Amino acid sequence: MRKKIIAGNWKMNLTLDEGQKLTSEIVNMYKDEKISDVVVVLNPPFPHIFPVKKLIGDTPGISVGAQNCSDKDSGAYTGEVSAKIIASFEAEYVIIGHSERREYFKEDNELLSVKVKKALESGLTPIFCCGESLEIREAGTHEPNVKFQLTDSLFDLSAEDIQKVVIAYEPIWAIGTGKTATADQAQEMHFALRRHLGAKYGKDVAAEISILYGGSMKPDNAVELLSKPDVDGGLIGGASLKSRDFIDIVKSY
Ligand SMILES: O=C(CO)COP(=O)(O)O
Repeated sequence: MRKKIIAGNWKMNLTLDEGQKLTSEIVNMYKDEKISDVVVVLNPPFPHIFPVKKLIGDTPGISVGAQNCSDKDSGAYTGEVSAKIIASFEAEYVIIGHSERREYFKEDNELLSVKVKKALESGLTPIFCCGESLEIREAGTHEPNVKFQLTDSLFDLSAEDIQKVVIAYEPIWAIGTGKTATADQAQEMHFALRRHLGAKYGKDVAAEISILYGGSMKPDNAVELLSKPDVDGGLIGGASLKSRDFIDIVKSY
């Protein structure tokens, strides 16, 4: 059974105090409101990983992750953080290939393929992001475009390894814009991606892979998006910085 996952991507936000406050609130609400069967992942900036993990403690169902990792193992790469270092802080997830990294840091499919492998080698679960620009959506070529992102970065993984990857479909035009994909648009793409995975790895393998939706997911649209059969959770930006909103999304399942 694939997991239901709600992951928060804090991006480059929050000081230490703010991050600790947010984490404590989320952990307390998660416990007090007796949430189960949804995995919650907090993906703060790197320096927060250790304090966030400490605050989560052994709370079942909540994990910490990073927003990026290096494609290198170790050595003279100033400013980089390896998957192995991230895992040593008891983080369990790492976001790879967010559109902001593809755009601002020129990360391409080939580099992302290496990062996914480094994450898996270190025992981290990659949350692999894919998605199309507005231009591509309007040209009607979004489906082949996003499928190719999977083919090019993931399809040299074994059937065993691909099942350890979480996919996040994040249409770029919906990120931070307040303009979300409709639930039907999300379902259509998630279904297409699962079928694409199935064509390569078989239906049973594809059925085990969680595919999250990301892009202006908020408490008021989460119920509809998360009700779709191929939408297995969300990758939340802005709304993950407000504990009440974030937990309300988690409770939308
Ligand atoms: O980029 C996102 C998550 O990775 C989505 O961001 P928003 O939820 O702010 O649109």
